Amino acid sequence: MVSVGKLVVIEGLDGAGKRTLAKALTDALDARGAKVATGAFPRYDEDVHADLVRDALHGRLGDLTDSVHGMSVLYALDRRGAADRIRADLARYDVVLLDRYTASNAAYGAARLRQGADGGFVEWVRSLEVDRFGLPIPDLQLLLRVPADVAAGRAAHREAEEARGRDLYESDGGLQTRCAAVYDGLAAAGWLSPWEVLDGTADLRVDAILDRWFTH
Ligand SMILES: Cc1cn([C@H]2C[C@H](O)[C@@H](COP(=O)(O)OP(=O)(O)O)O2)c(=O)[nH]c1=O
Repeated sequence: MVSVGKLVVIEGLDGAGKRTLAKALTDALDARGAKVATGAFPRYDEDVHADLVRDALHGRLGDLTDSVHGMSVLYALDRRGAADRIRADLARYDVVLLDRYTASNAAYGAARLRQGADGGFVEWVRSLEVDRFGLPIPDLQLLLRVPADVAAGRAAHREAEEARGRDLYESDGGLQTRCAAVYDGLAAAGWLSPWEVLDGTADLRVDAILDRWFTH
């Protein structure tokens, strides 16, 4: 059994394997009798702000893409629109498992601004999403850590499989490398809540994670 209503977030670079980890965790929790609700951000096709993000990421909104704060507000509004549902799910399910959350905004935005995890942007994201928008704070954040070049290779493979275009962030290898560094800093600082760092290049040991975090 697991503790009721835990908000668990998976973070990492594009191509880190977050979806695979989410599936493995869901299956393993299910096998232990836990009720799991899953979700992912951005919520394309479900939310007008997320759709605007997609347009911006593919260069269709002029210079909005250039504004790190503007993009971050859109991502944050997408989460704000989902907050009631997350709260309702937390009351009904043992675990709510999300693929990307507030830390994505902190990591990608800081990386774009060439700041670190101790910079002003990360604090601005916290004040926007937690203080102003009142978003639920994760109980646990899982950082799926892979070198930026490995993540880029996997993301390119996925792109080819899904025949979808590469977005502007994914095309910027330097950004992914800086983003990885910010993620490391957020995890080391325990930003917002405890973090567990997982090696995304090794076999995923989901049972070990469950034993550590999900038993009474
Ligand atoms: C959720 C979120 C994502 N991002 C960035 C990270 C990704 O590079 C990009 C798209 O998210 P991603 O999870 O890669 O979506 P897709 O299914 O299109 O691959 O958005 C933020 O900058 N802030 C956020 O809050």
